[in-house]
Amino acid sequence: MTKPKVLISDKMDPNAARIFAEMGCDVDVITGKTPEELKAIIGQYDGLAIRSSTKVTKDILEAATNLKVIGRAGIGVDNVDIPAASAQGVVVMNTPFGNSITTAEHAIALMFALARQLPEADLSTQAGKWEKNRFMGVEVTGKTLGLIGAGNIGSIVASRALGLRMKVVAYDPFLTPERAIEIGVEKADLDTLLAKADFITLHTPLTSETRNILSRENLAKTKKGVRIVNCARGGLIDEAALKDLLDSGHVAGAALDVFETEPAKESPLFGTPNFICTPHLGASTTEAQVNVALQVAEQMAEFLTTGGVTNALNMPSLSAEEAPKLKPYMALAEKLGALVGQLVGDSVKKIAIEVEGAAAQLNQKPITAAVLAGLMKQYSQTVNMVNAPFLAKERGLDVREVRHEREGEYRTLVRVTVGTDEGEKAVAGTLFGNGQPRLVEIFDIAVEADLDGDMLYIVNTDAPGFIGSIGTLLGQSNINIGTFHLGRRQAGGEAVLLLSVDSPVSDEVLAKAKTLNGVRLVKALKFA
Ligand SMILES: NC(=O)c1ccc[n+]([C@@H]2O[C@H](COP(=O)([O-])OP(=O)(O)OC[C@H]3O[C@@H](n4cnc5c(N)ncnc54)[C@H](O)[C@@H]3O)[C@@H](O)[C@H]2O)c1
Ligand SMILES: O=C(O)[C@H](O)COP(=O)(O)O
Repeated sequence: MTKPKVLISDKMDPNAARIFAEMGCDVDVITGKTPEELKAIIGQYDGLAIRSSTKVTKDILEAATNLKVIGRAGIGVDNVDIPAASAQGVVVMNTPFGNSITTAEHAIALMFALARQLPEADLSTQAGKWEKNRFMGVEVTGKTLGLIGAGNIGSIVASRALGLRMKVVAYDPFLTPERAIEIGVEKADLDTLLAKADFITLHTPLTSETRNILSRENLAKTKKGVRIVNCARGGLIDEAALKDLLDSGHVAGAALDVFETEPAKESPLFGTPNFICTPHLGASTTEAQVNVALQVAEQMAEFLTTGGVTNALNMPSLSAEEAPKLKPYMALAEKLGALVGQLVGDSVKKIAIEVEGAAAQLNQKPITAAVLAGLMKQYSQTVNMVNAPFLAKERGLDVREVRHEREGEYRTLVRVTVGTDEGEKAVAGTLFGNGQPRLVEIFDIAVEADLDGDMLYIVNTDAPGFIGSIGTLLGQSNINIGTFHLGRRQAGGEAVLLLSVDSPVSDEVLAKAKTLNGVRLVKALKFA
């Protein structure tokens, strides 16, 4: 088997390359490429490991014809076009905790740097000025810290601030009152926080809701003398308004690790008194970089070699333990999806995926995604388990998942029911022996068959001689029958014949089959 190929395109701790190699991937480390240069090489790779420098745009993704996974060694994924990646079936994963402590510590460091004007004092002292009277700081003890965003990093900042004997108020619409008590903060609305805080630190992602959260208007609502730290994302603060308020003295200090445009080689804020900045160093400690490098490489290599999914932003998680158990179910589910897709075409309006018995003990999301992928493969070349749920949603397909813990006739069963203009139709399958997928029911008729390769599906009226006549037709057409599966509603009623054949059945032979006595429907099927 050829090894998956991974590109590390941003500066990353060498442990990442080591782990990729140890876990069976070929890895190239090529950093500093322009978008055009990246586009030229990305087509060779199954995995792309990045930090924040590489911008994975729609344009890059279009050239990434083999790409299966993008791994962000860090938290923020605003440099990845996730909708485009999802539409293309590429998993996007990050390492949500590996650099949180480090970033929280950077926020605290910047808060102290502001409180005691450390950078200016350092510059002046090293310039031989000894300006002891110029620098007068403030204590943080007893002061109020206003946290905007109280997720992973925000709550670590809160714990450190509480240790420094600060009071902490937090604005985060998703912070529950219980969690606020647990992390020792007072939950507040934004205006209250702005009015109360002596220091403000920001810890939200950049979204349409958080963009410009410290707008000119909101900055004006802050307490005079406030000091502001942003270690989250550029774009959260109106930089021009911040400059004006620093100049007027309303804001006593501001520290930015992140800028609206990065790299920030110039800014009106540069040179402003009481303004300090760092070049997006929030995550830059040895510890954090080792953490995120190890984690991203493990997650990506696991996905590429076993199918295990951890910390994906566009796909349900699937542990390395679950992956091998789910693999045969996903194969079964994809075949059932492909069967209904081929039999009912694109008239499917809704679909129910039921799992029964042993299948009900498993994570159902990947089974559902596999059914949808099988179904939609009939009309999309690029569909896979990652993008199938998105495409289904886009098409307005109503997807329902049902779980029956009890065992029915089979120890384990997956049933797929589609709602079409002609009513509901269901197919079901089980796993036999060593996890072999097996069809057991087709449109209410019990038929056992392996769904593999080229097949022929025939609905006819049960009558003597039919099997002979179809056998003769295929024989005369030089088509060898591999397996033969029969089912019927009742003797003399509707019957189903599923044949596996060693070569595709031409339209001409299909047309002839349709003319055989008692035939109601003939369809050629193909399975992976
Ligand atoms: N400077 C750096 O180097 C660096 C390093 C790591 C992370 N970050 C950034 O820090 C930010 C926070 O990371 P995290 O790990 O704590 O993320 P997180 O997802 O754990 O927390 C984000 C919090 O923001 C809250 N939030 C969302 N919308 C909000 C809104 N409109 N108003 C107020 N709160 C809102 C969420 O409820 C959540 O609690 C991210 O943007 C991340 O990219 C920067
Ligand atoms: O979101 C993050 O993890 C940080 O912004 C870190 O970015 P970096 O990996 O480019 O330092």
